[in-house]
Amino acid sequence: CPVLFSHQTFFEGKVHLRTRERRFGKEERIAALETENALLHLKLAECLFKTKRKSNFEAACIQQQYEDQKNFNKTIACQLPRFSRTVKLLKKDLRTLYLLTANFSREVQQQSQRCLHQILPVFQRMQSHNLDMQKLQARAFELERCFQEVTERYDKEKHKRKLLHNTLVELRGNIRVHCRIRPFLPFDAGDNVKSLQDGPEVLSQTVIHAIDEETVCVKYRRPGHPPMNKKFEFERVYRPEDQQESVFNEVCPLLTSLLDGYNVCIMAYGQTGSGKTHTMLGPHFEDEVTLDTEPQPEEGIIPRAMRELFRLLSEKPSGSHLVSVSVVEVYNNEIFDLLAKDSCGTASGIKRDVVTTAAGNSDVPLLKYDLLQASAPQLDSLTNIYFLNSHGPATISLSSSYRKWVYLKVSIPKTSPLVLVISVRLPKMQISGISLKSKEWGWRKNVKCSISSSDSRQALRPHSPSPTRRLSERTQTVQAVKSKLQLVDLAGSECVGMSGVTGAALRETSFINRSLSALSDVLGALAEQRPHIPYRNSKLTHLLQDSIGGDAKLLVMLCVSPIQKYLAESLQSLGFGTRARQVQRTPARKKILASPSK
Ligand SMILES: Nc1ncnc2c1ncn2[C@@H]1O[C@H](COP(=O)(O)OP(=O)(O)OP(=O)(O)O)[C@@H](O)[C@H]1O
Repeated sequence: CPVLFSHQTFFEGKVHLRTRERRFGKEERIAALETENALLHLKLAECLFKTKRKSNFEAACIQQQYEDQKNFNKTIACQLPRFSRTVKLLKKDLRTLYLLTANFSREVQQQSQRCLHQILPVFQRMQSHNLDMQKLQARAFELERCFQEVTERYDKEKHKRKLLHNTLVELRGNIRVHCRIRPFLPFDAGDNVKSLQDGPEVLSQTVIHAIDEETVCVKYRRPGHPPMNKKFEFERVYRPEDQQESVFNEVCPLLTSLLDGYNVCIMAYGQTGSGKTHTMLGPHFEDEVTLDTEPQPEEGIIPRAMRELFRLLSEKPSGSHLVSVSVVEVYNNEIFDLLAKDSCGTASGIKRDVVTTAAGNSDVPLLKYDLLQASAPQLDSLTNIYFLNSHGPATISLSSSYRKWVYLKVSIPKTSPLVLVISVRLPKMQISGISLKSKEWGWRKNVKCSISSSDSRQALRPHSPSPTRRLSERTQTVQAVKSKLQLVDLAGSECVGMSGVTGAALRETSFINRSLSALSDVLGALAEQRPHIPYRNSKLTHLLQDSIGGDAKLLVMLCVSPIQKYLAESLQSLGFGTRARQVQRTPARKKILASPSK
């Protein structure tokens, strides 16, 4: 058996090898496992550390909370008795409050019931008042309606009354006479000596009184006769205390007639010193006086009339009217143009003549007219008209603006009548497509015009060829309303014998008396409706012809002094006024009576 033995050895070697391999593998495995175990131990240690640290922190937190809670509990425990005491008190208060509230609500209920009992009747009363109020309101509406109706009826009646008034005025004639008694002035007391004739009467005694608005009473005594009362009736009588404004208010409607196309004349008649200039112009100013748009209390009829005229014209379309002025003096029965300048260019008053035109109107050829420019843009270019009355010391400066009337000095006495002629020209109708400018209008062909604007001068100059032709074309198509306002300050109406003047003054006074008596004759002829009216007996009446006859409106403003000293002159003036009042315009009356609408 050697083979067997070798086999056995071989196998044993193999087993031994295998065993050794397995032992090595086992050891390796053990080493790996141990390594892993060590690693796990490390991890475990780490986890344990972390866990411990965390639990420590949490424990600390819990401990802290615990401590806090303990402290809190301690505090609560300390405060608890106090709280419970407070709660007890609060409970007690609450009970009290509850009781109070209950009582209060009970009381409120009782009170409100009581109030309700009181309010209910008041409310019922209020309701009834409300009903009353509604009824009153309805009544007020009704009354308001009635008031409106009455107002409308009143306006209509007023209008009718105005028409009636105008009718009456027409019936009364176109001549009205007003009488103004001037106040007693300091200079009236100057001659306070006893009159030999009148015995105990003194010259400064007031003998003329206004009884009412239409009657003047003159108390006088003739030597050897008992005292007498003589009454004069006029359309209007002004008392000494009546102001300029109330005088103008009565005169003012004539301006409407002027714009309706009637010629108007306002003349002041009376003896020297009776207040003619005061009534027509105003008081005498030593210094220059500038009158504004507002009338001054002492302004007379002329400045007020100018202002009113331009106020009325301002209501019409601008440029639709032409207003011009001329100033004439009648001295020793001659006409003097006070606006015309002599060859040296100085204002002096140039002699003119008064003629009757083919149409039967009076005209003063070559009379200088100044255009009054009153529209707002023209106010800057004011043209002042200065004129000097060559036959008396009167000096008047007029501004051609309605805003400014400057009159410097009107020295007294004036020895001749002064006539301010204001001509107004208005279109009667507008022609469609043609705008009517004042400068496009025709003007009086036979009158030399002096107009401040060069355009207007060109347009109005009668002999300039082309505009005149154009103008005549216009005047054929446009019917213009042309009227004139003559404002006359007559000379003193005293009798020659009584005034005691001599020489040139006597001659002047006699001319004045003649012209005034010619005026009286004209009025007398008109009153008697004579076929021939002696206008041409005097230059004054000839000049005023258009404003005294026909349908022209004349207002005679009689000015009288109230005192005994001027009794004769005052009676003469009142007699003149009475004669003037008798003038009736029969054709006008017939026309009105025939008209069924009136
Ligand atoms: N109603 C009046 N109120 C106050 N003063 C008046 C009144 N009327 C006239 N006078 C004054 O009387 C004086 C004479 O008046 P005025 O010059 O107007 O008279 P006259 O009639 O115009 O006189 P003449 O004919 O000389 O011009 C003036 O000082 C004037 O101021």
